[in-house]
Amino acid sequence: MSASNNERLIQTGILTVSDRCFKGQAVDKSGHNLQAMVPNLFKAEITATQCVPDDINKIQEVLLHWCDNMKLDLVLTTGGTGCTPRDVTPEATKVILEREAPGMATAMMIESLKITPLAMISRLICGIRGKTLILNLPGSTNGSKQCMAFVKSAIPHAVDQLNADTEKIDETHRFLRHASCKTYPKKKHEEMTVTVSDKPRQSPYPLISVAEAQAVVLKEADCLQTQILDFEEALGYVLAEEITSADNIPPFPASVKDGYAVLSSDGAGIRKVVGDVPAGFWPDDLIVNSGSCIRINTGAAVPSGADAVVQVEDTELLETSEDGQKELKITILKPPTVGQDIRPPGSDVKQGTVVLSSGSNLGPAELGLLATVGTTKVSVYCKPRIAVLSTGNELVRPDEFLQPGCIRDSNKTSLKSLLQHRGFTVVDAGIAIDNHEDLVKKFKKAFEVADVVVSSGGVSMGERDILKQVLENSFGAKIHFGRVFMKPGKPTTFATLQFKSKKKLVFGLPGNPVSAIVTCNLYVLPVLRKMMGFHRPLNTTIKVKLAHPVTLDLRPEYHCATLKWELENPVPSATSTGKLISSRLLSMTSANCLLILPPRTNSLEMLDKGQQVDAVIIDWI
Ligand SMILES: Nc1nc2c(c(=O)[nH]1)N[C@H]1C(S)=C(S)[C@@H](COP(=O)(O)OP(=O)(O)OC[C@H]3O[C@@H](n4cnc5c(N)ncnc54)[C@H](O)[C@@H]3O)O[C@H]1N2
Ligand code: MOO
Ligand SMILES: [Mg+2]
Repeated sequence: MSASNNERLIQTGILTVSDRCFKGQAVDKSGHNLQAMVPNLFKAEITATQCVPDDINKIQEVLLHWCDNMKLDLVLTTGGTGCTPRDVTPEATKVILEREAPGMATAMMIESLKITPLAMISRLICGIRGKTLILNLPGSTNGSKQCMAFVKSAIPHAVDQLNADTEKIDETHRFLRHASCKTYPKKKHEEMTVTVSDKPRQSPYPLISVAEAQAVVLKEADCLQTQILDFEEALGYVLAEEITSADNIPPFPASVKDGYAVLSSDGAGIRKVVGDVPAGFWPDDLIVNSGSCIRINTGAAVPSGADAVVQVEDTELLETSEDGQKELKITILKPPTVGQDIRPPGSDVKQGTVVLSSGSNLGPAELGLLATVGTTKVSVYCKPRIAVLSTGNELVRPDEFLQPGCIRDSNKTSLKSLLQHRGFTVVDAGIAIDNHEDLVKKFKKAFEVADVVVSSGGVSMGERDILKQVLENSFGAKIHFGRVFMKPGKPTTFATLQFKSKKKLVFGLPGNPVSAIVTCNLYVLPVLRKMMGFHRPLNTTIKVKLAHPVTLDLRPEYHCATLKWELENPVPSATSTGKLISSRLLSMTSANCLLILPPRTNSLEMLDKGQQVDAVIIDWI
């Protein structure tokens, strides 16, 4: 959030100073990153970008043009601020400045020093020329990104001041008096909503089995209403009506081969070629009589009189017209049989046949069938609207500066893409901090737009794990379960509630990234499939053979693995993607199945290589 409410876009120029980037020997990562990042930091528009070598005159030339002619509000330079003999960006900047703004350079220095002592050799200069604010930033992508994050909250206000916009300046002062700037630079703990002593020391939620949990979520998932879609937009939907064919397919006797339409009773021997029928042509003036034949293409209508087609390979050319363009006579080498290589009308689909039943999943073949029978509007079940929300004080967006104690939010990306990969449209409901007010605000917004809300984090035993309380107390939710006997995913939570008289389903998935993906596969996807009309919504489960021994956990484990088929063996072999650590996404990369491993007992501590287990398919194979 910026300190100003400035509606005007801050016209910004980004100047990369680097010999190597200028010569094309290196990619201008920092410049490109700033171009993408700055419009997200405050209301800015990138009006100019350029790359120049470490040359004092070249740098000054661009700075002067951007300040004096283009009258930009803000110029950011990246690169050339170190101590090598070629680093001259501060010198080039200093000469053209009318006034220095050392506070911003100092802020960047102080904060950078907390990250690395090497920051002290950077010689950043900040200042003003006319109405343009010029900031030198380091040349490294990380350095320029971090420095921008340190000063971003002051920039809109400085631009307001340069433009003497007194109304906005006053507004900013009021803002600064009443609010602390959340993002600068360390996060403060949010006020605790539950005192530690209030929190039960044992979870009140019974540990239920995965099968029970799946049964509960599916029981609560109702099939959605239907809608009419253009058939080409219906890929991946489930059909809510029966489709019959109004026509015979093919509608006429059609040739199966490229060859000649003949009378079978003529047997083998010489035929006069009296015409030809390409596909798409209606041969109403062509007749095949005894001793004659008509050249015909695959898919073309067989002319009357003919009762067989002889493929061209079973013929010889006897005579052509003088110019060689036309066939006049051929020899049929093998005697044809009645009906040979002719598809009678309705032989593929008979008029009135049901070609698709209600409940069919519309894939490429089904859409092709709709096209074949000319059904261009279809009734399908609606797909659920889904919102994905991350929760946690520690989370920053992947493109944000990583403040001390924070991590980047990966769950939203994983969960959104998992669902999108399966053909669902997903609304990004943002990141909620772990306090009652923000969770209520973000969930409300999510309920406005979605039937199903998938959140991650805040469901275990921490004093800030308050998701269940928020859902119960502020939305009157029923928590159906709050713990499942499985690894990963023990604190998986499922709730239903009424919001503006509509039923909403909430999946409170665990915050650990692997747990969130695994539980989304096992509980969320089946529910979404049931809501959109699938008769068999659970994930496909198959038998697989372990490629190596596996050690069992105390909880039934859904262990990530990759399947491989060997020619000689119909049962695929499963190779673990590594010891399952629920915080470590690397322990599930390239997994396409989850091995269902039984819990460890005294008599069974591990499974041997070659042993068969069930595996849930989680990705295309
Ligand atoms: N005393 C107990 N502590 C924990 C238990 C328990 O039974 N007793 N269960 C553990 C298990 S198992 C899991 S799984 C986690 C689940 O925790 P929460 O769902 O409450 O999630 P958080 O505490 O918010 O976060 C856990 C972990 O995941 C990281 N995280 C959270 N959100 C994201 C995100 N969007 N992207 C990336 N990483 C994320 C977070 O920083 C934490 O490291 O609880 C155990 N504790
Ligand atoms: O159940 Mo948690 O999901 O193991 O890490
Ligand atoms: Mg927690």
